[in-house]
Formats: sequence, C-alpha cells, structure tokens
Amino acid sequence: MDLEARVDELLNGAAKPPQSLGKLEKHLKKVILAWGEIRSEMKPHHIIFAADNGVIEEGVVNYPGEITYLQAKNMADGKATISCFCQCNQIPYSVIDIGINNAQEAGIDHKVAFGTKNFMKEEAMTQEEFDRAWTVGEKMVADLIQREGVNIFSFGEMGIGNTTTSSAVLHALTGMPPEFIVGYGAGLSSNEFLKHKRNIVAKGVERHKNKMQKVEDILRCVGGFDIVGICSGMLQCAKLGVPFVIDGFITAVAYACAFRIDQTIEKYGIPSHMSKEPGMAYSLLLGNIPAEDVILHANMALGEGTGAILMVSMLKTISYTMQNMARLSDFVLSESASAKTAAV
Ligand SMILES: Cc1cc2ncn([C@H]3O[C@H](COP(=O)(O)O)[C@@H](O)[C@H]3O)c2cc1C
Ligand SMILES: O=C(O)c1cccnc1
Repeated sequence: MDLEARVDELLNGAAKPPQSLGKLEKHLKKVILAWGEIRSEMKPHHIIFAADNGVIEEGVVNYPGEITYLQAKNMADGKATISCFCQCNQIPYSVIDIGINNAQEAGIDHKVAFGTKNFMKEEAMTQEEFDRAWTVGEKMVADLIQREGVNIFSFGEMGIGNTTTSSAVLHALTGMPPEFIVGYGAGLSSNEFLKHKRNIVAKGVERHKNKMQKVEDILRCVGGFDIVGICSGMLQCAKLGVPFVIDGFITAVAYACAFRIDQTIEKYGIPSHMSKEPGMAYSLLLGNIPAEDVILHANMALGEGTGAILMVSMLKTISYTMQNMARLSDFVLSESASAKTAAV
C-alpha cells in the first residue's frame, strides 16, 4: 500500500464516521505526506524573527519603533502573548534578532543590521544584507532539524512597520492595488491614516519597480529582514521534508514569495488562522491555499504566530487521537447488527 492509502486507512479505519474530524483529518494527512512516512511523535518549534523597518519614518505606524526591541525582549523573557501561548501548549520557541534597531540583547543574535533603510528613499537592504538574512532563515531551520529533530515548524515575527513592508511586497509581487491589501496593522486608526499608508506602499513600489524582476529583489527593495528569514526558512523546510504552519499576514506574504520561488512548497505549508488584515486570504491563495482550508477565524491580528501555536496543538491532538483510539475493525457486533451493517 502506498503512503496516501495508508494514511486514508489510518483516518478512515478509526472508530468514528468517515471524515467526522473534518479539516483536522485533511491537515494531518498533509503533514504525514510532507514527512513521507507516518510518525508517532510531532516535534514542533516556533521561530519568531524580529527586525526593524526604516519606512516607519513615513508615519505608517501607530507605535514607536522601540517597541520592536521591547516586545522581542518580552518574548525572549517569556512574557509576550506568543511566549505564553507556547508555554501553555509546551511548544519550544526561539526569538531571533535578525535586525532589531537596538544594541542590547533580545533573543538569539543574528543581527544583519540595525533595521532596514527607508524604502521611500533607497533600497531597504543591500544585496549583502539580503544574502545574510536569507542564510539566517535557512540555517535556523536546518540546525533545529539536525540538533533537535524538529519535524514541524511555525513562524511569527516582531517588527514595527511589518504590515507596511508586507503590503509593499505583496503589491510588487502581484500588482494588486494597495486598497485591497493595506490594513490598519497594530492599532486601530482613521481612514486618513489608511489612505496615507496605501500611498506610501504605492509610491515605494513605484520607486523601485525597475529593479524588482525577481521575488528576491522585491524582498530586498521593499521587504524586511524578518520576511526574508521566514521566506528562506520555509523553503528550507520544503527542501528538508518538514511541514510548517502559516499564521499572520506577514508570514502569509513570505509564503506567497516562497511559492513563487518554488511551487513544491505547497506540499509543506499548513494554514492556521485567518488574520483581520485584508491581504491575508489573497496571500494564502497565491500559494494555493483556499480560505476554506483555514480552520481558525478568530479575528486575531498579532503577527507573533498565536494562531499557528493553536493549530500545532490541534495537529498534535488529532495525531495522538488517530494513533490511540479504537479501530472500526475492533467493534464486535452482534449477528443481527452485523447483518444490518453488511446490508448498508
Ligand atoms: C505591543 C505590540 C506587540 C506586538 N506583537 C506583534 N505585533 C505586530 O505588530 C507589528 C506590525 O504592525 P504595524 O505594521 O502596524 O507596525 C509587528 O511587530 C507585528 O508582529 C505587535 C505590535 C505591538 C504594538
Ligand atoms: O495579521 C498580522 O499578521 C498582523 C496584523 C497586525 C499587526 N501585526 C500583524
């Protein structure tokens, strides 16, 4: 029997009506097919990349840039939302400083630079900075697989200005007008604010349009170090046969970029939560994940990866259940019931 048939047997042979665990069954099947074998243990790890963005000079955020460092520190100290979600669900996590604009320590130091440059004035990063950020994402994933046997990843980010850079990347990648992509980000605000943010996204992309033929160039010109790290991390997952969970607008944009670079990534990306940000559903769809496959619609908009942690927990639950519950073949039916069942 091939692997797909064995997974179907695992799911349909459990003592329950077929497909009664709905989308959980579908996603567990995707995880197992990504692994290439049925495994009894799920070993998750959540990676949060943190970096600052020069474009916040343009007034596209409601918070000071210092929050990136302070919240990344909170994360590393176990005091942020994502830390509590991870602790409560016993999921290990790492906070990676891939470009925080602060000399003090917050998480694991892989700082490429003290934030990107303002893309309204120049390219967000140099080619050398891009290459280093790319390598950080690849290496983090490869090391965790090799050292700790991680077999499912999830990603999150921390970076004031990240909904602006992600919107710019998505706009440059697809041509989709900013009106359909740009949302409020962290903090509720006015229509005027939204119009200004859309304008910055449109102008920033326009400014660099002649240099952005490849996805990598889009990320380099208008993206952020964290988006680059997530994108390369996802591609590394696919290369090494490990599935990953997608949550949040920024991570979904990184997924859309990764898909554009290598479509085999589709076999490895598992959706979790649908963010309030308007470009989220579209970003997933670009990587062939329809909105109906997203299990959680909780109106969260955080970016740290809280939805991913809930999804990993659900995947662990369904995996445990399929391996430990009774089988339909274990039922010992009375003769009359067997005759009835046979007749159905
Ligand atoms: C206290 C605080 C904690 C956060 N945790 C995640 N984000 C989220 O908000 C930021 C993106 O929104 P924008 O593009 O509007 O800056 C990212 O850092 C994201 O992770 C936070 C934002 C704040 C203020
Ligand atoms: O959807 C997200 O990922 C998001 C929304 C608001 C702020 N930060 C992230």
